[in-house]
Amino acid sequence: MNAIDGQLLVIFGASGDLTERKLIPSLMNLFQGGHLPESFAVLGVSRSDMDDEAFRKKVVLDNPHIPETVGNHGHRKEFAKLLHYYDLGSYEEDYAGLNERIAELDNGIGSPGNMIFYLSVPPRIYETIASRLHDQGLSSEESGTRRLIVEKPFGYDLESARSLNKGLQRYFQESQIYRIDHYLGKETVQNLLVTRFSNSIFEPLWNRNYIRHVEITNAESVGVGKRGGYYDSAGALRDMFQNHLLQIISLVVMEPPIGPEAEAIRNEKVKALKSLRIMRDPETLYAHTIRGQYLAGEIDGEAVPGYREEAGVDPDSTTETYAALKFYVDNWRWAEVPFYVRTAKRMPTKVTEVVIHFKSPHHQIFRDIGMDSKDNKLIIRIQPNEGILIKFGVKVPGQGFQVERANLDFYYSDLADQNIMTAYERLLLDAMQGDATLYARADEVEAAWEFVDPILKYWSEAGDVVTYGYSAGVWGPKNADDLIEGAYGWRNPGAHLTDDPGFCVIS
Ligand SMILES: NC(=O)C1=CN([C@@H]2O[C@H](COP(=O)(O)OP(=O)(O)OC[C@H]3O[C@@H](n4cnc5c(N)ncnc54)[C@H](OP(=O)(O)O)[C@@H]3O)[C@@H](O)[C@H]2O)C=CC1
Ligand SMILES: O=C1O[C@H](COP(=O)(O)O)[C@@H](O)[C@H](O)[C@H]1O
Repeated sequence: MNAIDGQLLVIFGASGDLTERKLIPSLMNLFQGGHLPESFAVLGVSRSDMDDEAFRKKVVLDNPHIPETVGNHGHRKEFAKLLHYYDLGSYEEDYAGLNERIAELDNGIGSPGNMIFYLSVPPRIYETIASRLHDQGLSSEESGTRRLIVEKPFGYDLESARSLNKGLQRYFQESQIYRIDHYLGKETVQNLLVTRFSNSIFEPLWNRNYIRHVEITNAESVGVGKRGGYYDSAGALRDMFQNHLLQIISLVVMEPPIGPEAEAIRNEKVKALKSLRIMRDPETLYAHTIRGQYLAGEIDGEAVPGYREEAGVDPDSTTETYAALKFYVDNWRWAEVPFYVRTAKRMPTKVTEVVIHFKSPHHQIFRDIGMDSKDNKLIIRIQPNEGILIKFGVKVPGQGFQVERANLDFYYSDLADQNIMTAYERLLLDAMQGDATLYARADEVEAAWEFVDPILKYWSEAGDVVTYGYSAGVWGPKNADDLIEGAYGWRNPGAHLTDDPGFCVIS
């Protein structure tokens, strides 16, 4: 890895959950691994009344999200010294005072000038902060690099995403804007590119001639936790599908880029997103989209509350915590191959995987003796137990031709160097290096919203896609089983939903 130039990282929303749970622990890990630049400082900014010491205590020394195993006390104290805090009266005020503090810190670090502004605040103040930074000359790259990292959600719908893009681009160049999607920082998501484009055995089969359907599952066993207020106005489609899942889908669908550069990859991803068949007619929207909401239930033997009982959630809410879609990709490679994608909270377990289901052999030579071939599957496990599994048929030893399914597998944990960086570590490091490959470009985000927008509109306006209740701890509403036609069904990762006693219509 190239040495990274000195950096000042300014985090807006420093008193918040994301800073404490993800950003600072990731920086601590990078520090521990010797990955941070030699000249480095963090300035936390928010409206909470804290000084440097209180901030260091909150996010490093007393932070329960930094595992005991990371750094001894001395190490933590050393890292904490890199952190500073600025108490902003309001995000709307002019930033002259903040600018002075930034200049002071920037001069104090070895190679001054390079700054990253991380917006870890509610989205409605992204543009205000960008404009105030611009007013202070802090978006100008005359004396160093200036990058703006923007958290999700990026917009609430297509219109607001477009308007946010325009708003930010008024103050920062597109090349300075880094829209974070932490799934892109996951090693296994990036591995989709390598699996497809650095092997000659997969790509020739990666098309409609050999693939029957593609199935993607993103399941979480957690509920909405402390984010009920945000989630209730978002729902699963906005929270997970519009960003993380469409990013995964674009990597599965895309054509080979001409090289590994950010723009080459992003160009292909945009083309892929634009080739998704947008669902517009009510019949398709009705038949190909399913919404669910978790009810009280049990996960790992523990009773958990229903969604409507969570803090910050409207007790009559019909917001979906489960979404399943069927759709097509209108291009040469994927014509008429169905894609089935589901995402949900309060499932029996946490798992994200892509399953490529191959077609049966054209001619079944063992059928006459009552033995169908087993269909091949390629399973890309994004988390947990990251790895790749190929399912193929083998002959059962003995007389005749009995076929059994066998596995060829690879787990990341088998690699000698298992130290996989977390998504936020990887993304923070990339931003410091000016590598935007794993960040979403403006047109990518808009293309994703173009696909999602008509579904959200139909759900909110037509009223005939009801929200089904499913008990926490089952695999979603049972009618989702019928989305995948024929005998296939969802790849069954465990106990199934057919017997869910809670299944009901919520709205
Ligand atoms: N937490 C998470 O797991 C994830 C968060 N995100 C995104 O990251 C960003 C930060 O999230 P998170 O840390 O959870 O949010 P928090 O609600 O914890 O708030 C973050 C910061 O924003 C400031 N803030 C909160 N409410 C307001 C308000 N009404 N007006 C102005 N400032 C406010 C607070 O600072 P103060 O009031 O002290 O100024 C706080 O430091 C959001 O955009 C969120 O969508 C994305 C993915 C996951
Ligand atoms: O962005 C989000 O992602 C998390 C899931 O992330 P993972 O890395 O644990 O898979 C999700 O819980 C949250 O609702 C969503 O906002």
